[in-house]
Amino acid sequence: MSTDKEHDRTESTAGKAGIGALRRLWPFMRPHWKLALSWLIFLGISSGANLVLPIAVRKMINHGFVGTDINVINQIFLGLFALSLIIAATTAARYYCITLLSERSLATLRSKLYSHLIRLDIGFFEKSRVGELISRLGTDTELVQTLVGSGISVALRSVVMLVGATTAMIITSPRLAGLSALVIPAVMVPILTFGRRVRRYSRFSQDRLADAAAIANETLHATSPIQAYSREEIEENRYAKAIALALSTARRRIGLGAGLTATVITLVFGAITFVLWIGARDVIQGHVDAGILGQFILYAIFAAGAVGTMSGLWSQVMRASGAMERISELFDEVPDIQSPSQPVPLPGRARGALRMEGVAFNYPTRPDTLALHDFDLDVQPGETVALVGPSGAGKSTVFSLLLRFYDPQRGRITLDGVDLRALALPDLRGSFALVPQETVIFGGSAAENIRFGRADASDEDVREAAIAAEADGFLRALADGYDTELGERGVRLSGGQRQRVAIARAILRDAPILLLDEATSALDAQSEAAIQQALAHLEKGRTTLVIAHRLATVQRADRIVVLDGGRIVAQGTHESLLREGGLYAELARLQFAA
Ligand SMILES: Nc1ncnc2c1ncn2[C@@H]1O[C@H](COP(=O)(O)OP(=O)(O)OP(=O)(O)O)[C@@H](O)[C@H]1O
Repeated sequence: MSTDKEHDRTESTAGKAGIGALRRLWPFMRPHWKLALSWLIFLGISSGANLVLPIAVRKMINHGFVGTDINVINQIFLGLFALSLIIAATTAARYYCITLLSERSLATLRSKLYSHLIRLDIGFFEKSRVGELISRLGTDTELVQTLVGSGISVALRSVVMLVGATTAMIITSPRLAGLSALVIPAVMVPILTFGRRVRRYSRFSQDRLADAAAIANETLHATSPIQAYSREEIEENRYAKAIALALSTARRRIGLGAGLTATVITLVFGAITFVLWIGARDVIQGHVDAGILGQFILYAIFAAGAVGTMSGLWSQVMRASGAMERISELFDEVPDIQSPSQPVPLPGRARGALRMEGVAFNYPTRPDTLALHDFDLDVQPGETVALVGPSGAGKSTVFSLLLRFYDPQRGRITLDGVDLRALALPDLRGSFALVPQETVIFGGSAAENIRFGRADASDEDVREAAIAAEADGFLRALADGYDTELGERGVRLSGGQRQRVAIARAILRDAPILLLDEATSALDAQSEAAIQQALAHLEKGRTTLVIAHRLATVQRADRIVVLDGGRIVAQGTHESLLREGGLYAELARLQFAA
């Protein structure tokens, strides 16, 4: 039931663009216009050659079998053979051009779509499901590729054949051609009306497939909690339900397509039979000669074949149009966070003065809850400031705002006195080195994973950073040392080891401002002590913001800022805050007593 309801909703909201959605393909094909032109030329030649065939047949009927001249027969068959060679060569060339055109333009489309997606702001990814995006990048572009590679090619060939064969029919016998023309509207009406519905169904089933892909993506990335909680069957059913929904829509689409094809074939061939019946009577009555009728029959079959092919293709065109619509939606997504068109340049390396003035901020997905309010923070160049407070107090949010993953709704944030919104994003983010709460390890070697911090770092730099981050020991102990493959298909690092890779990245980055979000939370006491030393060294001459739950790790900060419920409730040194006896003293009492 829900299928129908959802489907109706999709019918009303989606698919307004119609076949026009395919216009958005043009920019990706335009760079390959030479291939398109060659394809058109080959298409013209091969279709022309095909249209000459019926003339040869007429000659055969009129001269070959009625007359007796063996030379004429030889000539006709030699000509026929030459014609088939031309058809073979141009068909092959045409196929080559169009297939390459489709591969090239879709490669362009995929890369452009990916570059667009990777630049969209964090807010976009919070409201989208990654599995669904991957599905659009994969299956939707594949549908479009099939359309360009075979659909458009076959369609245009059919159009050329239809026009050519129709013209030839008119020249061969205007009377029979006139009779045939009467049936054309009868054929076009069902094609157009069926086609529109096919596209809607197609878009809907692609949407459901993307849902299924999103479920698979989420769950296959989380197999251990799923198995630990014995949720296999539940997840299995959830996935099967999504697939079944896609399948049921696909079935309707296929049914429609099949019905359309049967209707068109019946109409077209019925019409041809009728016209030929009249033609045959003309021959018997001596109005037309047999060769002409033979030639006309072939043209009529060509034309009918072309119409039949086009009706079959129409549903493919509609499916691709639905897919292109989904792709275009992604292209239309404009990031909220962008570099300004005329950014204020930073004079060389940032000094690292940070200031948040009257900042109020809520996450886009939680418009009713302020994550930060009345927030004023002033950090001097080179100062080390610790942010402490209970879970959910807004500490990580401060980092997200400094990195301009989001813009605050009120107030402003400056770096060296310049509003973050006036800076080019690479300049702004290039001034920070972040050690996040959770370290992502990418597929690639250990060295490449550290080089994530600075793409052009030498092997020596990578090694030094790893030593400073206490990572050198365990990395060298891996099977291939720094060349060992990490990530999903490689060695899995422990939480503490991942954290040290993240610290090595930050060290390598050598940025004027350090953001450490629970950077040592997963380390044992011994490694932490060693890294604290390295970090203390690293913090010299840099502005540093540290988030830590373990108060022991923040005592060396120049200043401790206490957050609660998105506000600053106190600030000072460890000693002064203890003396004040507020939230901090309470936290300290609990921790140090333990
Ligand atoms: N991406 C997000 N979308 C919506 N709400 C969020 C998001 N990230 C955090 N929040 C909410 O904002 C508030 C502040 O979260 P934040 O992560 O800044 O807290 P925190 O002090 O860093 O906590 P913790 O110490 O547990 O990491 C919380 O109520 C949290 O639920």
